[in-house]
Amino acid sequence: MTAPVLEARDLRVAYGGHVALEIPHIALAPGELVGVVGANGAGKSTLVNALLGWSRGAPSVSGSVRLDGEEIGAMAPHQRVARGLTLVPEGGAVFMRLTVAENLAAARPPRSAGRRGHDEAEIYALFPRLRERLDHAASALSGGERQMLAIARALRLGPRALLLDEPSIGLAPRLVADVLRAVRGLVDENLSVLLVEQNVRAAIEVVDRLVLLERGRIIAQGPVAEMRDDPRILEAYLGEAAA
Ligand SMILES: Nc1ncnc2c1ncn2[C@@H]1O[C@H](COP(=O)(O)OP(=O)(O)OP(=O)(O)O)[C@@H](O)[C@H]1O
Repeated sequence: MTAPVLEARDLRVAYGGHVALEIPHIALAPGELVGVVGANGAGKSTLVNALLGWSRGAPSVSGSVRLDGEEIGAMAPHQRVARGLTLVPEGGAVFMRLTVAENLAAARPPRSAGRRGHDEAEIYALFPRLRERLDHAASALSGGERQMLAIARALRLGPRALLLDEPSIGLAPRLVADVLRAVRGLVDENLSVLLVEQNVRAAIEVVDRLVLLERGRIIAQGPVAEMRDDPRILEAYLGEAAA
């Protein structure tokens, strides 16, 4: 088996007595797209945030996180980013007052040998809309365009593994498909992506593997072909319909 790009063991996040996340093992292989699904409050954001070493509030966090075999679990978020782990948080991370071009310029390509960030031509090939809106402030973009900009900024950093927290939130269905198809294209070029999605239906169309979280624990996981008819996944669909 190929060595994972990203691997976490005994990952635990607790807010006082409340354990928000307890995951014995999760791994991401090179060129793999893993979807993390689950209801509101299941711990999806807590998981990707903990992998990056970031958290809302002040929980106690423990566990091992390895990136390309190197232990990064005790590092600060910016050190993990410098090593090639990048998070696009829920709602995207862009500078609202800066233009698209300025936002892209502010994301500096990696300095380390062996990794290179997407250049402008590659970004515009992936998201042609961004080229048309280079001089627009990020605040004037649509939700979908802003999400594309956030992903483009992350790609400038030349990630080894990309964590995406609900990129489809608030987007029209056609845009959800556009964004997720672009993510799939990146994975097909060998990027490794952990995709948090509440939109199970859309996630199933693009991921290789699904991980189902409930109350901070993995209750099911496997290749998407095996998981798509799992009653627990169907239940997650229904939860989504009710949300
Ligand atoms: N700052 C905090 N203080 C206390 N509890 C928190 C804090 N942040 C998150 N939690 C708890 O951790 C659990 C997981 O929350 P998390 O945001 O990871 O869920 P999620 O699956 O991403 O949900 P959503 O789909 O609604 O974004 C929840 O029970 C939540 O109440």
